[in-house]
Amino acid sequence: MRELKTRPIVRCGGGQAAREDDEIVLAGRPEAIAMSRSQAALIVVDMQNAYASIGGYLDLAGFDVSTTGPVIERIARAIEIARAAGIQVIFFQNGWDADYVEAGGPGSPNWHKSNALKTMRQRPELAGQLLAKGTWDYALVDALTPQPGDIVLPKPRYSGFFNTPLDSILRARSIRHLLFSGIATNVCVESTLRDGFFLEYFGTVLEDATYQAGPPSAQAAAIFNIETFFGWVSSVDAFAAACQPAVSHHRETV
Ligand SMILES: NC(=O)N/C=C\C(=O)O
Repeated sequence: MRELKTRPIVRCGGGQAAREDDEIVLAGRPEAIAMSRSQAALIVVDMQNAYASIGGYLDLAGFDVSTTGPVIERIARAIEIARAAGIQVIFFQNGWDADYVEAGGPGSPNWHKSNALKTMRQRPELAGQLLAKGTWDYALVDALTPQPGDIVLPKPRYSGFFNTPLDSILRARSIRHLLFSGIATNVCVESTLRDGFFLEYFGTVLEDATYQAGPPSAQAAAIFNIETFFGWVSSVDAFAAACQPAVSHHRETV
């Protein structure tokens, strides 16, 4: 990972945080970024067996998921940090109903482009097994189990903003900063961060808590796009360091 900067610091609106003890500053690229804990959410994108486990959809479709173990561990750490700091955790699960009505038929580009649907068409013995609600493939990996207070949202397309209540959930909580983790950096993470950008959310990806679908160049391209055009890039260590004073304060005050 390339070096993260501690200065200059970008602040939403340019001003100070509402309460100094609420503010965290994340080292990042192209700048460090400041946010209120109460205005931030950790988004965990699609950490399902489909995307992170051998035998899941990506693996069956020919994508390499053999090195997702350390990514899962870093996401688990980011989740712990967020919970301890009082930052909202939101899990996404990508997929459709058991009859694949939500996936769309041949009239939907999703039907033509989804590698899960294509894999099932090519291998009829897998029919009904990939990304369908209720299956092992759809389930979150065992190491990342939502806890009371976390929010779990299903989504039917790559972007977490499309046909989901994400925007209203965030606006109801005055959340303006989205910290991203999950798989795949170049598909659902980037799609959600981009849509968030258009809706005026500040998006930061925790680079080492993400993994690509495709070759390492896909990860590099997504990180380049985010750093250069759509948001900020940080790391789990930087998130831990930023939250350290906030975590101590949160523990003292709850
Ligand atoms: N979660 C994702 O980034 N998904 C990528 C591909 C797919 O769902 O087919």
